[in-house]
Amino acid sequence: MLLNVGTFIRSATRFSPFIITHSSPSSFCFSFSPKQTVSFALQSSQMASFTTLSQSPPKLLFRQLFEKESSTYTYLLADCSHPDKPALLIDPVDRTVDRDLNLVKELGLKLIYAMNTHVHADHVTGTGLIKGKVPGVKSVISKASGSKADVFVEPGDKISFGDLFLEVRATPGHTMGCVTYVTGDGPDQPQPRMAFTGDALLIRGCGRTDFQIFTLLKETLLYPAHDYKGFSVTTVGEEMLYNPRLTKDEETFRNIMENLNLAYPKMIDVAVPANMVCGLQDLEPKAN
Ligand SMILES: N[C@@H](CCC(=O)N[C@@H](CSS)C(=O)NCC(=O)O)C(=O)O
Repeated sequence: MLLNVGTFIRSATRFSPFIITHSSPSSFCFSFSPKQTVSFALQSSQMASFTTLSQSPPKLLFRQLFEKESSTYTYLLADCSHPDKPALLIDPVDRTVDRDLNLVKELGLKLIYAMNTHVHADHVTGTGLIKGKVPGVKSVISKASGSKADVFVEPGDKISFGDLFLEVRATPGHTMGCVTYVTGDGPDQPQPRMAFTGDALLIRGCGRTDFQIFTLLKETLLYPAHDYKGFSVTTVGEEMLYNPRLTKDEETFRNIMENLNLAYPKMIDVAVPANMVCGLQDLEPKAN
């Protein structure tokens, strides 16, 4: 499928090495120090948690959420050891905004960012709706996307939530403005690192990516924006071995990508214009 939209690159041509990384799907509040003993506990919210027996408190709360119509993953991350429990959502979908915001409320989190990895073609982003429902939330997208948002990020930028942060890495190929958000590198940050790849890298597939992702450590955990086969998470090492596209030489890769013959995404004509304004058109008053 060649997406005939200005923001979409028509074929994969970049083979520069790239980057990424992290944890288990649908997991909870946990610390990442490798020497800590981990046990399970039930908190008052009835949320199963990882708690550690060491001095360090749990840090990251992580949830992987699914929207079945577009097979999209939305990710919720929060610093649950910070008094405010600041949180962010990556790639929210308009249809599941109420579900996601209810979860945020139930977990006692304070949502501060609603972020997109890129201008999606298969669903309308939830960021505009979220901004209308939760005052103070800022929408985030890459400057290179050309889309509207409150915060425009560029490669190398850091997005902080409490004592945790995400790094922004350029991963163009599916669209010009695709970025991957990678959890921080440091002693108090999750280990292994977690990378939210959008459509750049899918599990055993890709959305026309460059290859920077493979410069990340092999144990890096990769979380895509979509999965169509029931997978939830992978690693750099796993994809280096088993990805049927990314294990090929450049010529073979080009040939595969140019002959995918994917169908025209059902929602592209609605989704792209909406997502170029971060879904905000939903909030504008309708003419009588
Ligand atoms: N049928 C779906 C779109 C499926 C699709 O084309 N997915 C994209 C990512 S979302 S634009 C893609 O690049 N897939 C690569 C692959 O190998 O599947 C719809 O109509 O929405």
